[in-house]
Amino acid sequence: MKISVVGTGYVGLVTGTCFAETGNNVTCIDIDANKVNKLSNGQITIYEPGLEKLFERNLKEDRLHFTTNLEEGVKDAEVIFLALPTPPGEDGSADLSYILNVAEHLGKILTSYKVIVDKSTVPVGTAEKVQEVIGRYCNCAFDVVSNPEFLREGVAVDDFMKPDRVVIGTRSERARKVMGELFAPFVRQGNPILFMDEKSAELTKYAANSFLATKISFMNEIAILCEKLGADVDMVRRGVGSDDRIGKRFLFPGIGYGGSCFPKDVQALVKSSEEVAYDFKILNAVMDVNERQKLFLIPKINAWFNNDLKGKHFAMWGLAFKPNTDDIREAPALYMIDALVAAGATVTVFDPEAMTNVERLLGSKVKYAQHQYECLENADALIIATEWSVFRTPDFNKIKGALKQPAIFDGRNLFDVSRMQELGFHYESVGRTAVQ
Ligand SMILES: NC(=O)c1ccc[n+]([C@@H]2O[C@H](COP(=O)([O-])OP(=O)(O)OC[C@H]3O[C@@H](n4cnc5c(N)ncnc54)[C@H](O)[C@@H]3O)[C@@H](O)[C@H]2O)c1
Ligand SMILES: O=c1ccn([C@@H]2O[C@H](COP(=O)(O)OP(=O)(O)O[C@H]3O[C@H](CO)[C@@H](O)[C@H](O)[C@H]3O)[C@@H](O)[C@H]2O)c(=O)[nH]1
Repeated sequence: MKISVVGTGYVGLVTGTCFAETGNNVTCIDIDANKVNKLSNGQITIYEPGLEKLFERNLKEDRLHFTTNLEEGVKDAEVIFLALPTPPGEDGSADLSYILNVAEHLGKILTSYKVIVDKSTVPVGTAEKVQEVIGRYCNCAFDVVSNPEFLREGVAVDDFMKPDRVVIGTRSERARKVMGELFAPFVRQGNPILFMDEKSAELTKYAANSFLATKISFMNEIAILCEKLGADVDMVRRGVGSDDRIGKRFLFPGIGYGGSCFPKDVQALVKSSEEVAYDFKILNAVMDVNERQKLFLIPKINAWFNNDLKGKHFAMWGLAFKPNTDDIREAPALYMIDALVAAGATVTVFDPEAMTNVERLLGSKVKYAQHQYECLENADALIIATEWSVFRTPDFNKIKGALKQPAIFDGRNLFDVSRMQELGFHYESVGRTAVQ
């Protein structure tokens, strides 16, 4: 099939590459000429495990193309995916301007039947709006379908190639047939394609993200209670997660959820609820808990340094909002850096993949280390913000030797508490007993 993907970011590039990998001819369109240039020349623009190999193969086999020209890019396509940003607007609701501007442009240039697919995360009623905007300018037949994306960064290729389910919102038989055919290679193992109406598909995406965020905030509150009552959140997590009805995943406490999705999508669902005069109480609490959780380690650090961080120097391991990505959008590490610097401390940071993005954002606000151990030099303590595998089994002697005093504040519960005690560290984590 001939496919176009408008917006070549994390979702668009993965979507385009994976559709090319299943034999389709794909054109990706982006307004960022620099990005399109790099991609056309074989240079991948995001760090996503497994993507580069597929990208290179499909580029070489001429199934993957890049352009900045929308008209040229969609001319021959049967299906046009919109993988455009839907950032929070000023009031927290999803900003649909990227989607609606492209819809208007499409309306002016379409000359034959196309299936236009909202892959971006968009509020209920957006497919209807896109339909209306395109229809205002276009005389030919077209269908607008909602096909929310559930991939996670860091495992995006696997998630796209083997999705738990594919959700397709359309009431058009013609579009349903096209979409069913396109997604058939991805559901061979019996994972379902769930056809539904557009609004239900749109709400499914927000409900899924909000539920997962709720699980995390819930466990973060249990972690606080564990510390107050002397229980161990690792044990409680295992005990709770072994119940099939609850499940083991997304129960890891830490320094809050970040990224480009959970924070904005929970907020957008609360806003959508307000628009229909509904106060979504649980989600308001989920957001409050997460706001607090991002700075969970700060009071502990303050207490350890007698409430005086002026002149103190910290090493920070991990900046990306989660491991295996270079994405730093809404990363809890950034909130911690702000708090430490505001209290008069200095910070040297290290992340295996996110350094370029952080340097672009923070400039000289922090110092940058080339290596995880170099980062520790002259630091009063080590703070861990992201659970990259390389941080899981470090050389503790090296850490001890480099830090001014052996203190670790771990926002992702990487190490065994009793082992840290044996090694003589002051070690504080989330929902477990601190050791001196
Ligand atoms: N990142 C994820 O893990 C993820 C997963 C599922 C769903 N989503 C949703 O998918 C959507 C896209 O997210 P993303 O993370 O890929 O965003 P992104 O910012 O990485 O990519 C968006 C791309 O769109 C381009 N763009 C902006 N305006 C354009 C225009 N007029 N024409 C062509 N290109 C244009 C930008 O240059 C950018 O490359 C959002 O709605 C997001 O909520 C994201
Ligand atoms: O038990 C857990 C699991 C995750 N997190 C945090 O939650 C955030 C989000 O993690 P994750 O969901 O793995 O990453 P995303 O790439 O943001 O993916 C989410 O957001 C995407 C965009 O909508 C959806 O497509 C995915 O299904 C959904 O998992 C990160 O900060 C994690 O550190 C925890 O604190 N505890």
